[in-house]
Amino acid sequence: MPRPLIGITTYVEDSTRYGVWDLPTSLVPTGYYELVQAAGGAAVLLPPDEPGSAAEVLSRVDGLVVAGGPDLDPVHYGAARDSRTGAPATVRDHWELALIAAALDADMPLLGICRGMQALNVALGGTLIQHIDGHFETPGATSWHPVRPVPGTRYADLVPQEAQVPTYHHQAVDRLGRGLVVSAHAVDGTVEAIELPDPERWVLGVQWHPERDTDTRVMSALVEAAAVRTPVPVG
Ligand SMILES: NCCCC(=O)O
Repeated sequence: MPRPLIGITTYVEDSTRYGVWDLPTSLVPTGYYELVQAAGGAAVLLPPDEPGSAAEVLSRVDGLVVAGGPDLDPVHYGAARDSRTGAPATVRDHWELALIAAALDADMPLLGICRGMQALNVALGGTLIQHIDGHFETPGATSWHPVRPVPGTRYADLVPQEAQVPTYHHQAVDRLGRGLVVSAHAVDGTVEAIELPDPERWVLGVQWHPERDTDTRVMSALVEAAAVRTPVPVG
């Protein structure tokens, strides 16, 4: 049996230095695809494309990971821009919101990571808190803090006990999107995981960065769901 193919959205950078070059790039930290592979999947990157092609692109994969990255433009959740919100990443916003909508339409297993969790919430009509303190300490350095699972959720089934997670974010879920429930909190009450409670649909978002950890439980569950999924025709 071929391994389930997991599509991972990418960062988009105007300027990346590698070798003798300094060029625009679409990239992910290696931890993303290494975690997919450690969980038994094969990984493919999904750089920005025409939003209208999201369903067609997703028809080639078995599961979707929406990666971390910059702040979503508050226009997507009907808010005025806070001075602490980062510059818009318009191309990524449109592509990833389209991918999430297409994945939900197709009942495709979906894991949102950090920005990806926030995008999942916004795609379903939710809103974000545009700035919180305490979830990163030093620019460029991952922090760790505990998260507490909400009993009865998919996440709690996977990780029943409080766990230390790698974190780096300054925004958070505020009003939940349609159908979502909270499946983990930080000690300060920040929403740390969200999911659709439908047992037939594997849709989970985590505010932390599992690709910077050795714990494969969440990604393994995504890959397992992708392995048993019956594709829904797109179009
Ligand atoms: N808002 C983008 C994801 C990371 C953060 O909240 O800082």
